[in-house]
Amino acid sequence: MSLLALSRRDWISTTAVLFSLSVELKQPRILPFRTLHRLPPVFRIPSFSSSRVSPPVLAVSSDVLHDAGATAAVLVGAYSLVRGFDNLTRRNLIQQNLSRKLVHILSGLLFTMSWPIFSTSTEARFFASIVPSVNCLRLVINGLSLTKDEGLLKSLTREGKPEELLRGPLYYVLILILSAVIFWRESPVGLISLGMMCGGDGIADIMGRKFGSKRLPYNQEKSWIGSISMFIFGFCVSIGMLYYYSVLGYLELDWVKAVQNVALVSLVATVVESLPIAEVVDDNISVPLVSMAAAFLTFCFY
Ligand SMILES: C/C(=C\COP(=O)(O)O)CCC[C@H](C)CCC[C@H](C)CCCC(C)C
Ligand SMILES: Nc1ccn([C@@H]2O[C@H](COP(=O)(O)OP(=O)(O)O)[C@@H](O)[C@H]2O)c(=O)n1
Repeated sequence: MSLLALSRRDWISTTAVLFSLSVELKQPRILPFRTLHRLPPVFRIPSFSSSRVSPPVLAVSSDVLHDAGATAAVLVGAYSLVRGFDNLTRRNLIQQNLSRKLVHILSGLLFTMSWPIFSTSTEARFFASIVPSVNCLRLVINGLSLTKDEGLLKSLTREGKPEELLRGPLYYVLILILSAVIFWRESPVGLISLGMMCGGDGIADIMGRKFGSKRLPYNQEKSWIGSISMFIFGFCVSIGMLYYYSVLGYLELDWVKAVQNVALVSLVATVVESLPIAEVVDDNISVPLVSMAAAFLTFCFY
């Protein structure tokens, strides 16, 4: 399939990601919540304290080694996750649709939770973004049918068509790259937007398909159960992610305000996901981008 064959929706979705990357990179870094750059000693690797060797050179090499090892470990985790669900689907232990949604929920959240294993260097986020970038390349190569990975098609597509990889899954990993590079561990914005895209949007599909008999009045493709599940699960996952990063010492939040802000972001993201705009923009773009905007406005200005 040639890139020219991509639909208007695909070009809109891809343009939205590139635009948001350009906008975010120009943003002044406003950090109204306290971000604590200290890292618990458990994550530090032994520093070289030899007087014979200049520490700055060794400090760089120890961070680079640390991040390279962390990148390799997370890459293995990503490959194992997709392979594992492929095996479950092949053995008919799990339906293909459910498999894809569980990969949708787990891969992004586990990726986000892996960020603390990277070093405290400024380059750590770029090392971490190698993982979704490698998966992005894998999706493009298979989506364009340059190679054929049956396991990837089985665990990541609805109908096993290669071009499906160039939509939802590709936008998904692009958002992972954007969140890791722009927001990283220092901001609740990326953590919440991934909580809504991975947790909220993922559970909406599972619950909506299974129990969604009562459809939304303005969108017959979506249901009340799906949207309510998205709001609740997206909220809980986002709060859980903020708690995880505050326990590890990366964030210090006013929890009363944080809960209010996350509830508002979850509501906004749920409403956007429920709109009949699937033909215009993929919800793996609309949900995280609107969550980023809402989280940025609530956490940075109120
Ligand atoms: C199926 C996926 C998205 C499709 O969404 P939708 O169209 O159903 O709304 C998820 C795609 C997953 C991706 C190919 C793998 C990403 C791996 C991740 C970057 C790293 C995970 C590491 C962790 C330690 C398991
Ligand atoms: N708010 C929602 C979201 C999805 N769903 C159900 O999940 C199915 C897939 O939702 P979707 O098109 O948003 O799936 P993805 O684009 O997230 O893969 C829908 O056709 C509905 O059956 C729902 O009932 N309510």
